[in-house]
Amino acid sequence: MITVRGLARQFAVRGRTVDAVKGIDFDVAAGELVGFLGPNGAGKTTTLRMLTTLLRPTGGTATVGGCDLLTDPQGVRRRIGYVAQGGSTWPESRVAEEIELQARLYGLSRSEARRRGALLAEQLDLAGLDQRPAKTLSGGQRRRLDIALGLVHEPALVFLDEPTTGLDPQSRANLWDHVRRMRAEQGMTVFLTTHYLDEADALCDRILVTDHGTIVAQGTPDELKARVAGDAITIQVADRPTEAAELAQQLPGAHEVTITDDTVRLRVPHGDAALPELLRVLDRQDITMTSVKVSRPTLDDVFLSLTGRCLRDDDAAPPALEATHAA
Ligand SMILES: Nc1ncnc2c1ncn2[C@@H]1O[C@H](COP(=O)(O)OP(=O)(O)OP(=O)(O)O)[C@@H](O)[C@H]1O
Repeated sequence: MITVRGLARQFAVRGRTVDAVKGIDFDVAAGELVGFLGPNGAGKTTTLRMLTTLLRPTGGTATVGGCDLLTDPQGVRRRIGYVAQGGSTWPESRVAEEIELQARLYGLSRSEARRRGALLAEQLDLAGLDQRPAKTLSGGQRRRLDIALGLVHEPALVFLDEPTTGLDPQSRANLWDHVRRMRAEQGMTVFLTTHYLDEADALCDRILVTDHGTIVAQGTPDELKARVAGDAITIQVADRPTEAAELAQQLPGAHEVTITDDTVRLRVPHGDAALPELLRVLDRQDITMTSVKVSRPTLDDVFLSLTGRCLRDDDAAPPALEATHAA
């Protein structure tokens, strides 16, 4: 459904060249729900704007819905739906009016536009709001209206740019349900950008992890998590964290041992099996532990291990044990 080869986009900013997207390659099969996951400024929106014909690439090629992006942009536009980050509703216009107008713009007859409007309103939980001006809708309702507008012409492929940014957790989960159900019922291909790991994990069949304009990894959420070797053990100690970290480092297979204040983190192949041994050695040295946690790898860990940074806030990783010693 989507084939991307060497796609690139540069911007000239005050005599400087910004490489927003640096020659990326990927494919999306029909019916897949694929997440494009990366931190702010990674190049997600630029990629989406290129794939939806709103921005001309400065390099590479792509086919979208079977049409060549560069030679047949009209064909691409006819086959896709695009829900932009900020949405596109007029604040004063009413919900039903807005959906029907969009349907008419795509060439549907008046009666067909009404039928599609009613169906989408029902599918996206907007029924009963049809006479409300868009400006009076809640954030979640407005996002669902944006999605209705993107789907009014029944595209086989829909692009969603950060569909749940700015929504509260309940509205986000509710929107995920809608996207899942519509995908299941209509067999649409969905390509969405997000910087929420839980969103990518909960929703996507496959994830492309992007950073600084390149794709740094791709796979199913489980495949990506399997790339992080081992479980994480996090312990807090009452005193002597450096000594505790040195003892932890000696456990079989222990790696990525870090210290932050009174907290020691490490990875081991099997957390549950390694924990009793760790407790024993700490106890032998009279180091008091105040809390302990064993966790399976998350997508957060995947991003951290791929890029050395946290996804959400661009934080630097905590210093490694060796670095702490060298300081
Ligand atoms: N029109 C533009 N002119 C100059 N630089 C731009 C332009 N659009 C994007 N950029 C730069 O390209 C890089 C990628 O931006 P982009 O908006 O694609 O990132 P993003 O991953 O979508 O971020 P966000 O999650 O914040 O939406 C950034 O460094 C950005 O400043």
